[in-house]
Amino acid sequence: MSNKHKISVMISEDKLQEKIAEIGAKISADYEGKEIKLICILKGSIFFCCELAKRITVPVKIDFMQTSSYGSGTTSSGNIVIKKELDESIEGEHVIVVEDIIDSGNTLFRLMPMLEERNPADICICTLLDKPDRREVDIDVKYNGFNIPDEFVVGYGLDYDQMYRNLPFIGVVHLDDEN
Ligand SMILES: O=P(O)(O)OC[C@H]1O[C@H](OP(=O)(O)OP(=O)(O)O)[C@H](O)[C@@H]1O
Ligand SMILES: Nc1nc2[nH]cnc2c(=O)[nH]1
Repeated sequence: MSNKHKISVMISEDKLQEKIAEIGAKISADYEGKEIKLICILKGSIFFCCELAKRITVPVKIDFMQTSSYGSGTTSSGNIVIKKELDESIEGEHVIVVEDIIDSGNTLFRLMPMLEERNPADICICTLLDKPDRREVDIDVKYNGFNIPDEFVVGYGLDYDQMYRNLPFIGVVHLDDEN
């Protein structure tokens, strides 16, 4: 494959598949006898959410939400705006918020209370990647695929300037080596 930047593999496609199957099995066991609703936080979570949903054996509904942070700088500020609202109510539902990555934690720190106000039966967070070294606020993560170091990653939904979301692995972009 020829990419604009040099990209090295951090987590292979096989390792991702294996981990997602593991999380899917855990969720299926934890929610046995229940129906769950996955909330996919666009755009980055789309690949993880689709793959995860296929690995869950209890009944699953999927809804989508998109948020963006505003403020300056490269990390999300404390404030978020909802760019796309859920289509349906989550009242009384067993909700799992699906993220591709948690970095500062600001997005979920703001979003979770907004969702909790809508009275789900219960609600938790499932993320594919976590960068604990970058955390600015406390986030209670129930399902986490991988803790990763503080490096900018792409692939499996994650972008650099909207590119590379389609890579089937998690990679590190080497911005100094443009070719
Ligand atoms: O923990 P935080 O520092 O708040 O960062 C995490 C958020 O940033 C990413 O989304 P992004 O805003 O890049 O949007 P995208 O998924 O559409 O690329 C990611 O999907 C999380 O939603
Ligand atoms: N693409 C991408 N988005 C992020 N948002 C927060 N951290 C990251 C990261 O490492 N890569």
